[in-house]
Amino acid sequence: MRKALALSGGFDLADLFPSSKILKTLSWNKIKLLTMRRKLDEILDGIIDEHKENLSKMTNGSARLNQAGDSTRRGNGEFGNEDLVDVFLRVKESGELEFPIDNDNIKAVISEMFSAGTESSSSTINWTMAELMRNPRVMAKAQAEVRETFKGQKTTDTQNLKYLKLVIKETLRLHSPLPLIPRACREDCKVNGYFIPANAKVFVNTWGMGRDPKYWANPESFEPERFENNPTDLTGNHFEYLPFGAGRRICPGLTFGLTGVELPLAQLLYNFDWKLPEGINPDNLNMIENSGMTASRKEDLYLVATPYDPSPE
Ligand code: HEM
Repeated sequence: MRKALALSGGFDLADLFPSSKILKTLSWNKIKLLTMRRKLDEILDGIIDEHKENLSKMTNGSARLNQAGDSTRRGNGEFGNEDLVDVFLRVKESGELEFPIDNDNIKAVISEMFSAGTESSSSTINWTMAELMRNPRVMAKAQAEVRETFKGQKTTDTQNLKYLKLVIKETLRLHSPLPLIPRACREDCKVNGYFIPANAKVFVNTWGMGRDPKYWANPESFEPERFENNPTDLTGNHFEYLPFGAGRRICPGLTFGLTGVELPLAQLLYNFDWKLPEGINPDNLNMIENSGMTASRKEDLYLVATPYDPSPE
């Protein structure tokens, strides 16, 4: 998936001259993408086959159609219930949809969930940890909040971690995982005097917008407090800040994605104290992004973790 993401966001001469058939035929990127797709197809076919096989083994294959409340294992889900692929297979077999689906549709959804949902969340966690290491004041404040909120409780509720939420918002301003959001124009239009023909591919530069001094004071500095008492939210209503996109194609995994970032971060901050490895200062920590569709860290982040013992407090 990582290789596929790097390739799909890469530069290709054929994209600059879309009418040239020769460039399209010679495109090295296309060959690499097709090879990657074949590999991905094999993995996805494997996932579907495995599900089908498991389902047919489960109590004569019909139990999964039972209503909720049935105590027998009904699917491949963690608690014996159906998972996403089971649901798709059931819907496909029952033919209950107005537009029937086939294995290709199922594979497209699984691959979309993986490609859109994994790197974006892990990259946000990585960048947040890197920013916290460069900003000890923010780290101390976020850590104090998490430790105070979770003190003595076996909770995973991140609802009250108000400061951590601001920290994540600030990370997404500077390190939006999808730095260029693609769109295509449905009709000819003019923007700021530029003529944009129908079907032209345009990119919304969320990376640039997040650092534009026209909209942000001290844009390069990491200040979660800027989002305090500030109406700018994550749902695409403020066009200077679009980490989850906007409009009808806005990220459908927004709530899930945020939880998937908040909870691991809260646990990392609660359970460990963090240091940079010997010889690395906050000022020379490499903050360069990868090229490709997602702006994850170019270099892996290495940190020294010391387990935190809450008992003496
Ligand atoms: C921090 C986490 C995440 C960030 C920052 C993020 C960001 C984005 C962005 C910027 C887009 C493009 C939106 C647009 O075109 O307007 C997008 C699309 C999408 N995201 Fe996320 N995402 C995250 C997590 C997730 C998760 C966890 C899932 C699902 C498990 C997910 C599923 C999707 C899907 C399916 C699309 C494509 C929607 C479409 O094309 O209509 N995302 N995401």
